[in-house]
Amino acid sequence: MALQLRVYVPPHPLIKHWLGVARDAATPSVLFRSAMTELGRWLTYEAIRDWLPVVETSIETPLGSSAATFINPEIPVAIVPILRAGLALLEGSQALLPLASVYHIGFVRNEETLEPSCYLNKFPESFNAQTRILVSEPMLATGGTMLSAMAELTQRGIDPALVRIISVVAAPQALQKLAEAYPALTIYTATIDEGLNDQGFIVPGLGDAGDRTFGT
Ligand SMILES: O=P(O)(O)OC[C@H]1O[C@H](OP(=O)(O)OP(=O)(O)O)[C@H](O)[C@@H]1O
Ligand SMILES: O=c1cc[nH]c(=O)[nH]1
Ligand SMILES: [Mg+2]
Repeated sequence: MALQLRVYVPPHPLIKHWLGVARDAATPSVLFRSAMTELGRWLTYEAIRDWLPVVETSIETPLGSSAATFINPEIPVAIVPILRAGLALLEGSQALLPLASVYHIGFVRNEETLEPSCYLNKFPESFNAQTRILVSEPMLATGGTMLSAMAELTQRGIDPALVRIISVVAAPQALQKLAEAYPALTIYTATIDEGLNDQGFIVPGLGDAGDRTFGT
């Protein structure tokens, strides 16, 4: 059977609540950051359910033996925030994955062509092929940034099937491109919006996630 991109919009009241706060144009930066941290936490909680590697063992309770399941410390887990806006979800993700390595990558879109360019890449030359990667990219607009980040990951040995993307607002254009290029991917997003305006912004979206996070 051919692989097909999986996109989940978790029906969680806290995700809906913090999405509403983040979307509201009247929300100031300080509250926008809190909303993004909370979205990072709950989207990560949903995304790692069937992804975080575990190991089965047994332990002794004060009363006897019991089977036990622990997080497998031997399989590397990493978070990849796409700067700048991806940093806004990081604190929430790290609260649930305190031992994960964090590999930063920075992209900026050209405002006219909408082409992304990479200005920072802290990836190692190659990743252990078993590495689980949680990508933090709040805005999937044209999808150009996410496609470029995936190319950087896969050329260093990452299996797209082991990648989970957390996003706040996804546009159909980005999902279409990702489905064609990386059908094994899985995405968790707070919403799928209508589309893009002439400037490449998601509508209704939440505006410029990087600017709203950092007050620029
Ligand atoms: O899907 P795309 O069309 O590529 O757009 C999505 C990207 O655009 C924004 O980055 P921006 O260039 O505004 O940089 P910033 O995060 O530093 O604000 C956003 O944070 C995403 O990374
Ligand atoms: O709507 C959009 C599109 C790209 N990047 C953003 O921050 N917002
Ligand atoms: Mg921006």
